[in-house]
Amino acid sequence: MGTALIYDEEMTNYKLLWVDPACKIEVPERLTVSYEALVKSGLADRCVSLPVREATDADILLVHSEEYLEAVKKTPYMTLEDLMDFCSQYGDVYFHPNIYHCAKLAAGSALQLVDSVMMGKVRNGMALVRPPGHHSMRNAASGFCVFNNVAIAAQYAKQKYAVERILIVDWDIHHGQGVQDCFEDDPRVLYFSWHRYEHQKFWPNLRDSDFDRVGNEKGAGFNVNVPWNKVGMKNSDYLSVFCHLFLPVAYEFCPDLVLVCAGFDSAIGDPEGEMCATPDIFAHLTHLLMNLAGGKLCAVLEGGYNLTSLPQSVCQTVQTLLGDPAPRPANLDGPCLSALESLHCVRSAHKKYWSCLKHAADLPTCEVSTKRNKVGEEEINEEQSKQEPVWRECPKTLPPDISAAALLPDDGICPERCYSLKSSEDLDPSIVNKLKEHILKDTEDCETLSTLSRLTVLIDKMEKNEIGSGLALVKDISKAVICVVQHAAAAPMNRVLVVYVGDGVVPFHTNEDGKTLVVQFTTQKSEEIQSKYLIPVCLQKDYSDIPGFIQATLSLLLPLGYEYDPSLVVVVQTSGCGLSHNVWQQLIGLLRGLAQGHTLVLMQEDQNAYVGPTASSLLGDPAPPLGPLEAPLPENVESTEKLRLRLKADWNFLLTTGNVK
Ligand SMILES: CC(O)(O)NCCCCN
Ligand SMILES: [Zn+2]
Repeated sequence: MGTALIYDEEMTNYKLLWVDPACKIEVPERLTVSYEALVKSGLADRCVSLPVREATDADILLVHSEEYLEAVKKTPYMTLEDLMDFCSQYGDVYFHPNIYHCAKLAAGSALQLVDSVMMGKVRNGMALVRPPGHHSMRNAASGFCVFNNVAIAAQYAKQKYAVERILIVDWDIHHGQGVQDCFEDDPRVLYFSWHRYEHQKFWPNLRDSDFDRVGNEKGAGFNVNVPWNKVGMKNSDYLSVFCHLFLPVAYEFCPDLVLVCAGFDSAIGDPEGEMCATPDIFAHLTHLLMNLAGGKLCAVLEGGYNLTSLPQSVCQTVQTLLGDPAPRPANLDGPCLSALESLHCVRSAHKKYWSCLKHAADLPTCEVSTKRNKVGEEEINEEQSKQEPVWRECPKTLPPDISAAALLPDDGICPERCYSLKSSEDLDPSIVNKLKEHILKDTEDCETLSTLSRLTVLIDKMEKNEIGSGLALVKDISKAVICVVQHAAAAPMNRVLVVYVGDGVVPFHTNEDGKTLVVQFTTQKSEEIQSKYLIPVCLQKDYSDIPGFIQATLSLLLPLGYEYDPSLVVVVQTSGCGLSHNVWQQLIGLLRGLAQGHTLVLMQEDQNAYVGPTASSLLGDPAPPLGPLEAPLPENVESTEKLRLRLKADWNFLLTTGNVK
């Protein structure tokens, strides 16, 4: 199934008609540069183009009051003075004779997305709209917003499709107080928002935007606010919040539909956000949400005012919605202290509502974050922050011709859409000799020799991005792992992340050069950690504790993977690991966000049943939802948490609080 794209130039036909410094950044060019970038990059053609439609009164009244709608209906006939007068009752928003029409199209576009995703016409989609929506309230326009596009879409989905649980992720740099107000006591809609806050000094300067606003009554726990109390937040800060807060809670909630308030003023260069996250981060944020709700994801444009980073961020988002692997994230160096303080506060405010946060550290003096910055924290000095930020545009990486290859025993059936890597006759004799010498030693086992040499061919093709990913059923998994790791780690710049699922001794030594990082999910109790590059995640009994496995994946394996930033991910499943297909697909799907999607899955020959599900995830198909997650087994929470506390000295991404000692 495809990716929908909704855009209509009619939504560019309104603009600011007078002088208002607060509103001058919201210009029609925001839409045209974004759409043109999608066309120029060829991404628009790969999407299913859907027409806009006007939201009806009934649609709008799902969120807004009659009197507000009636008032807005009068604006097309207002004189300039009347328009200015009309706006003066609201904050930082302007009206125009054509904005009511465009606001209906913007809300209607979001409904078009919901319809086409819920009816299975497309898998996911993006709507490029203006005016934006997430600030507008039941009775008021605000922050360039007239109708709350995403809130209307959520109410519409509940009413028309009886959707039980909806997740709204708001990565715009402003707090969508209109969304928060709409769903504050609604446990069916989980709202995540991060936003520039600076201890309430930043617009909309609301006390209700702080982390301790968790929702009311039945809705308590379903409103998650992450205030950024400093500018300059980077990719690492965003990813840390995803790994240690947004994803664990989202997986526990298990939404049937994901709506994204896709504002790109959280990207570098934006005059509003003043953050430093680069456009490619939106490929990762999108990717990390795509295995929720069976991939049903609707992204609706909110803010974004830098006409260079906005189109780049839009392209990164759409490219990922189309299933292309995310680019390798550049220089992730771990979250900053201010981000960790915010993360710590939010996790502790929500620990009583979400079992995945139960062990989160309390904040002894967790007053609201209006407290002043820690003494001695240097403020970004004036002239530095005045410099125009520059960033490297993410290199255009075309998706590989072959997105997944299968290396199976000759009688094996190659899954559809997979390229079958047959035993190629023309084996490189030098490689054959090396294999014989180093790995095969004595046995003249020519079948293994053939398998191993084909594995090296597969790795070389992945290295050249001719093949995206691969799966192999092998007789001798240890020999295969050794061969793959040695061959892949050989190139100087390469780093290999090996994710071992199942008991058994890892058949090679990780030395301290950091060329390989092994994370092993095992049921065997592990003694002390030998090395920072060999990490045993021990889960009690078999892998029946799905919540425990998922939380360890999200809050341990993923952060480690992002910090390590491998060039290849090898996932090894030793027989009898007993993971359900759905959990296995979630693991493969999430890991695909690393190494530009270069994932190689090695399984024992008898694991035929996993070939189909593995291939599906390697091809970028969303993994099936797991259902709401119960609490993880306490002993698994203990051991995972203990492991994280021990490892955080070596791995910054494992930090979740400000006390870094
Ligand atoms: C959609 C939005 O969140 O980008 N609007 C920002 C309004 C800022 C007013 N000072
Ligand atoms: Zn914004």
